[in-house]
Amino acid sequence: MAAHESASPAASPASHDALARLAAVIESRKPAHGGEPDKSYVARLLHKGPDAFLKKIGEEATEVVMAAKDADHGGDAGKIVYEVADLWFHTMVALAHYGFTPADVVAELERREGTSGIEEKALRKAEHRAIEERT
Ligand SMILES: N=c1c2ncn([C@@H]3O[C@H](COP(=O)(O)OP(=O)(O)OP(=O)(O)O)[C@@H](O)[C@H]3O)c2ncn1[C@@H]1O[C@H](COP(=O)(O)O)[C@@H](O)[C@H]1O
Repeated sequence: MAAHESASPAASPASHDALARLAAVIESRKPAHGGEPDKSYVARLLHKGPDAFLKKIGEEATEVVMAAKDADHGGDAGKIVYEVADLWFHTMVALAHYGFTPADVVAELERREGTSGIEEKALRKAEHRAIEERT
């Protein structure tokens, strides 16, 4: 059985703690904190630098899309969760490199809470129009 086919329980309400714990582990793998590239995958990615983990983000995002398309055609929908976990993990490595944590992303999502995407886009277009009219 592939890892993504294992029957895992739904995440608990406190599962965001897992993101905080993972962020702390990723932080501890930074070269400045003694991360060892020969022993740790995260340390290896951070040691290689942005090109390495940004490439992985691109690959994992594509794998999410492929898993979803497979599910649309009768494939195992559970694979989507497995691939999104890979994507989140690699984006967390990137966040750490650039000095951010999952809490920063959650804060941004909270800032957007209650603002419709359609409304936000209309506001943005109106702002662009106002700037263009002034220049
Ligand atoms: N969550 C993860 C995690 N998710 C995915 N991966 C690794 O990310 C890689 C994903 O790449 P692919 O699926 O493309 O597999 P691959 O073909 O082997 O990858 P590449 O050869 O392209 O690197 C695999 O090596 C996975 O093992 C992860 N590695 C680590 N973590 C977490 O990070 C912690 C620290 O890990 P280390 O730094 O390795 O100790 C671990 O305890 C985990 O909690």
